[in-house]
Amino acid sequence: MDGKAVAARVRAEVKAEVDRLKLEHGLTPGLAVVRVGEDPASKVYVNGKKKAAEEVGFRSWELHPDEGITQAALLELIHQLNADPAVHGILVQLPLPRHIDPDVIISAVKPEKDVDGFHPLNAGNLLLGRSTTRACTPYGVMRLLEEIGCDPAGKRAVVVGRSNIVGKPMALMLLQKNATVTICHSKSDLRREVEGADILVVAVGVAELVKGAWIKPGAVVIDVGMNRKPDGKLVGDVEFAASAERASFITPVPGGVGPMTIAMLMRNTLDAAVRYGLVPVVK
Ligand SMILES: Nc1nc(=O)c2c([nH]1)NC[C@@H]1CN(c3ccc(C(=O)N[C@@H](CCC(=O)O)C(=O)O)cc3)C=[N+]21
Repeated sequence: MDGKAVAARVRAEVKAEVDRLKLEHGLTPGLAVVRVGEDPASKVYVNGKKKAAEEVGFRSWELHPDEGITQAALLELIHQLNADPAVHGILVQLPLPRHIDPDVIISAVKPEKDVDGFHPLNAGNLLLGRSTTRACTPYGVMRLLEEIGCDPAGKRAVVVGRSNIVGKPMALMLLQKNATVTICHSKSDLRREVEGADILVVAVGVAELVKGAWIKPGAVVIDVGMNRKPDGKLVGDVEFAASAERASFITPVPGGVGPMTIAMLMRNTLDAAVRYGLVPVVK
């Protein structure tokens, strides 16, 4: 499954809508990315987001306070972005330095501008099955499933990993599409659960944790993992070659879910601009 190609298509769709928004409404969506300190991986990801934002025609800002910024000062920065009418989307790149509580920061972002879908209000709305801003990575996975014509209804979907940013929202989105969903974690009998999966999503962060021999023949395998090997090579959470022999579809790392995450961030920012940026003029 070529995540890069699908991501390019999503960005092209967003760009077409941005062009129309500018022409018909004079509105340019704006995305502010906050990157605290000098984490090298964060720098790579944020650059990818900035590049995509430019490509689709957004205004974008990168704010990078240094590692030592206090939680109070970071909150103040977020309040400023919340109040800025040119900013429709705010993303605070994780992880944050240890002296800052990410829950406090995520909760401070105005839910309407939370294009990560991490704010408790947006996460709660997903739980309740209401329309909401969806976390970019699982949202991108749902788009990939659509692209290959995979309808989760009635299928056994197994999600490995229960993080708030991938595993839990992933399970909820699959449930909403009527899959029978199992969530696995460190106490699960992983092989047994994986062997039953028609749709398998793995988001743990352990290189090649899931073995090719466990994959059900014909399964759709989505690998959210990104692990840097000592030799510098990037590998997923799934043994790729051996799994590819059994799966009907499988996402590579890199070039699978990663580019989709960024593309769905563009989608979420556009949607935020349309919903809250197009303020009708009351006469
Ligand atoms: N508030 C917040 N929102 C995020 O969405 C967020 C975050 N914090 N913190 C870190 C993770 C990670 N993440 C990635 C996005 C794209 C790729 C990506 O495009 N990866 C390329 C490879 C890039 C490389 O070569 O290193 C690929 O898979 O093909 C990877 C990882 C977003 N995250």
